[in-house]
Amino acid sequence: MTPDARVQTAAEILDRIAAGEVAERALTTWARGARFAGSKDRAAVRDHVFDALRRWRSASAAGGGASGRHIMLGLLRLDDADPDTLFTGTRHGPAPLTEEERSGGAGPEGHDLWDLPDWLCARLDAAYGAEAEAVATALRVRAPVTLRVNTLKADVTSAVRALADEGIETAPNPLAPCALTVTANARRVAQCTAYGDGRVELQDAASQAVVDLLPLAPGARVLDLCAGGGGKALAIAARLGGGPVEAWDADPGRMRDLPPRANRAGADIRILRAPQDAYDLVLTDVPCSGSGAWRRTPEEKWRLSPERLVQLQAIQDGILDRAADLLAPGGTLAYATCSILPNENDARIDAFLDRRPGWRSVLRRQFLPGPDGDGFFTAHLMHA
Ligand SMILES: C[S@@+](CC[C@H](N)C(=O)[O-])C[C@H]1O[C@@H](n2cnc3c(N)ncnc32)[C@H](O)[C@@H]1O
Repeated sequence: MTPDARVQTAAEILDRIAAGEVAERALTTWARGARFAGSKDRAAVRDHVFDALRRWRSASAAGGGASGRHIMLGLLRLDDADPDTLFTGTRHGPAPLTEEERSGGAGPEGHDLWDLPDWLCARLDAAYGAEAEAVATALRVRAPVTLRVNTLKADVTSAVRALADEGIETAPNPLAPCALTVTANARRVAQCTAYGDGRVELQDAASQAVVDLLPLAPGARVLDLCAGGGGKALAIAARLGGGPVEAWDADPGRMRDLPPRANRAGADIRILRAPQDAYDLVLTDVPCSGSGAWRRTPEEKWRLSPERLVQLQAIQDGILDRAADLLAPGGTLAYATCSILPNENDARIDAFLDRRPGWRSVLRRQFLPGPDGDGFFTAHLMHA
């Protein structure tokens, strides 16, 4: 595909997403019907679409409209590219710019540059004050690709060397000792040997840092109550020298990949039909807005509503209450979100402490999205 055809394709996919289709599905549907598109074309179209979703509001302002065509026009202007070199009217490319399009578009200014809906700009303002703009704009750029060295199978030095042998360059990540930021050839990771044999996992560095903060004595009985794909359960198992870690999820289908992942990693993860009790540590990595990771799922920032946030808060409260009853005396209840919204973080912990006299929080930490990792929040709760 020519560069202009990629832009036209991205514009059409953006129109489908604006009409309500999920981004991944819109991309897959296009790819299935586009036999002519090679892997580089698919990657380029995907990059256009995700860049546009991250900067939808500013691109719309710069492009002078909300259609996929306007958004792609605005994106090129934001990136100081000359739209006339791509809007040329070739067979598969976008039609040449009209006079109206050429003179349209302005700015972006003010909250347009935050690339969030107004209600979320207000929430961030209230939460972070002078830092709010930096938090919002951190979500406008691509997320780093980060690996966790699986200490059950390798040490950091040998993993770095094995990756470099396959052309994958990495740098140490300050958020976690086993975290490596991929600095070159990130697209090769999924096919490389070190990933295939479980020496490295893909995991955000702040997610790793959340696990590093957990109090894990040798032999601790641990439950991951919202195990999902098992990213944190596997990291816990590594800290415990292999496990065991008990895993449960309200949606067992979310744990489908966990047995093969655990096998590859050399970790003992025991999937439960029902959570038991008397755990030394229960991790609740609760469902949330995902706002700390919106660089990876940018359509979510436009789809989240205040009503959905309230629903999520109720789910988070319910999970905390359930987990509290599964602990052994002296055990720790660990709460985690990949959210930057206080309603899902400090406010949930404060509400829990209000509901449960005799409990105290012994740790709270907010990680903000940045070059090293996503936004995460974690808190540790104990019965006094
Ligand atoms: C943030 S994801 C977990 C990610 C996972 N811990 C990881 O590190 O890869 C949240 C998970 O909570 C699960 N969940 C939703 N409601 C739940 C509930 N009431 N109890 C337990 N898990 C729930 C979801 O199915 C989802 O898999």
